[in-house]
Amino acid sequence: MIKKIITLIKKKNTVSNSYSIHILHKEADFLIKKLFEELSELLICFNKYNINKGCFNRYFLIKEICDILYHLLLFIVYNNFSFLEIEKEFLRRSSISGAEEKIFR
Ligand SMILES: N=c1c2ncn([C@@H]3O[C@H](COP(=O)(O)OP(=O)(O)OP(=O)(O)O)[C@@H](O)[C@H]3O)c2ncn1[C@@H]1O[C@H](COP(=O)(O)O)[C@@H](O)[C@H]1O
Repeated sequence: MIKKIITLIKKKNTVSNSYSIHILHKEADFLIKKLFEELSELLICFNKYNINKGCFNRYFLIKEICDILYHLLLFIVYNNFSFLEIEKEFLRRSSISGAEEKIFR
């Protein structure tokens, strides 16, 4: 699905009524600021629907998570990375534990 959304975003052009195009035409650092904004929304949502407060609503959180992932995908497209490059890095990491990988950073 992630690969599919990247392809969908890449196919969009200026004539389409596209939110992705609208965002991709902003300043270079706009997407990073947008990601901070989306992360803050997740934090607010998490605090509001915190399981300990007894009103945990998984769906609200899922929607916030999707907003973050979507804007991260826009960042990937904006910077001309391919899905394959990201996948390759994850594949490399999958062969070693995170703790082990941390030593080599
Ligand atoms: N998955 C998404 C997706 N998730 C979130 N969003 C957009 O991101 C917005 C969420 O951001 P905010 O919470 O900041 O909402 P906002 O305050 O209205 O946004 P701003 O005006 O502040 O930028 C939503 O209102 C959607 O417009 C998405 N827009 C598009 N996609 C995917 O991208 C494809 C292409 O979409 P378009 O580029 O719009 O054609 C779609 O078919 C979907 O698959």
